[in-house]
Amino acid sequence: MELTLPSLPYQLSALLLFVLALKLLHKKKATKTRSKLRIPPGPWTLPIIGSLHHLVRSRLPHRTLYNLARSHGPVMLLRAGQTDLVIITSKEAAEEVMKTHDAKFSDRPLLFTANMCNSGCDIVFSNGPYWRQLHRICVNGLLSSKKVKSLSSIRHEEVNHMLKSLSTFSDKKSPVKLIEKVSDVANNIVARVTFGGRCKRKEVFLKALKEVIEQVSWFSLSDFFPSLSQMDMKMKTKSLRTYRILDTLMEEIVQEHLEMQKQQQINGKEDIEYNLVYVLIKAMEDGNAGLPITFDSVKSVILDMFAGGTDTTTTTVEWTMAELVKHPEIMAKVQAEIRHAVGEKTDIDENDIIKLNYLKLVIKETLRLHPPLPLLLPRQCNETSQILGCSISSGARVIINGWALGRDPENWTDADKFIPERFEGSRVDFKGNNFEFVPFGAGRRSCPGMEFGMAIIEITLSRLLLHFDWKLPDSVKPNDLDMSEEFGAVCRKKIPLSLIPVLRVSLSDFGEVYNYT
Ligand code: HEM
Repeated sequence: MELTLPSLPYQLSALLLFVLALKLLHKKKATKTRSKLRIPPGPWTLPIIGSLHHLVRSRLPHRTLYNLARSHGPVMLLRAGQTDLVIITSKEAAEEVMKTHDAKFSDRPLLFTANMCNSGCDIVFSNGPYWRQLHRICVNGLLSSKKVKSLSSIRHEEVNHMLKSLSTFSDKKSPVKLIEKVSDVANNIVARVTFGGRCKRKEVFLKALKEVIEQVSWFSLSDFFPSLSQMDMKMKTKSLRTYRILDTLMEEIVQEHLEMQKQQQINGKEDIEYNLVYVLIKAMEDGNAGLPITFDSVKSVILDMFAGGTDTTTTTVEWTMAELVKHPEIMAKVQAEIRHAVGEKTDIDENDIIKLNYLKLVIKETLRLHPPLPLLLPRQCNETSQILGCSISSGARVIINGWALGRDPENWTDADKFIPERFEGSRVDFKGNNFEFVPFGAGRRSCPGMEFGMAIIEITLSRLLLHFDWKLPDSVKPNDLDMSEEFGAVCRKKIPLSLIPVLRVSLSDFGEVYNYT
């Protein structure tokens, strides 16, 4: 008997029916499994883009996400294109993510732009053993308590430099944009401790760095639609162009260090100046750090130190000063404390700072209301887990809304008010044990530069407040001071704080002002 095959249209319809049946079966199975697990609730979605439209127009995502979470709960799912974003907005949920299940949530997603800018081999975006190794090298080489203390003279010199420049504005009618002066302090300190301050084109370096940090610090279209990444050409070209400038400058810095090291060895000199690039070069050359440290890693880690250590500290100083001029009674109290602690001296050192309890409360309160990284840094779930009874699937990106935790009326009375006294006698601190207050994150991925950052913030603020009184320009009243935010690499003050410094305690001896080559 001859076997006849059905005609082509017939074959196609049979195939279609078969595929449909398979899909139905799969869907039924998936619904059955899903009904057992509680998928986190979330806002309504649109085909293809999911929940992205809720975020698209938002200039302040931490506030938008907080408002959405008020309707949907502390563990909220946003379907962002092809990516699941889970937003954490309560201290209980934050504790589960950063403590109970810390290991499952301590990977970082490799964001599209960061990946292009070589960041897979740095601390911020690497994972697993390579991350552990770089983290250890940086903590031992620069960020440990002992190391931070040993670098106090560098901080002192750089703050002197700023005070000297500010004193030329004293009592003049024209105000100073404080952020510009304070940025110099943070940039110079980080430049000196990471690569000895040597950078031939400092301005170009800082400009390119700022752009790259802005580009890698938030999601791009390709992060939500990985399959469209080839089409995200505009972003790609822009990021690559800026990154190449930065890479060339960093290449020069590292090569120069290698050259100087060679010269010093030839001349038999043992006292090689200490900085992080030498520490990293040594780890790279020794090759016994476990996984080999690459040349790209050395360059990317320098970037991490700038990205982590400059804008975060600068913006905290600016927000603190803004809150103080807005609250003259708190300003008077903190200045009285500092001037009393210093007594007859005309200077303050880091031993005096230990005694400045009220200043510490003021800084804590600023970090509660204005955490520089309101959404911390994104994490990625590496094993399906349960958070407050909701199932978070492996691969989901997790955002902890630290800003919302610091403003949650469940955790804080008069949550939006600046009241440093709330921390008086309280055990709540930012060291990662109190999940309602996590400006530095918590768990293994918490900020390794916390002590270094706090040392810069404390010395800068205490000396600004010791030596100067601060006046707002005539046209601005404390109550009218604009406190709007701008979300970028950090959440900074949208309108830079402009103040008139009035010299009160003379600036005796500035010592040497550091010269950049
Ligand atoms: C006011 C100052 C600072 C604040 C508020 C801050 C805040 C943060 C936050 C929220 C994170 C993410 C934590 C998480 O995901 O749980 C982080 C990570 C990080 N910070 Fe800081 N930071 C500050 C200063 C610094 C300084 C001075 C440095 C170094 C010079 C630094 C280097 C880093 C690095 C390398 C990471 C990535 C850690 C990792 O992924 O393992 N930070 N920081």
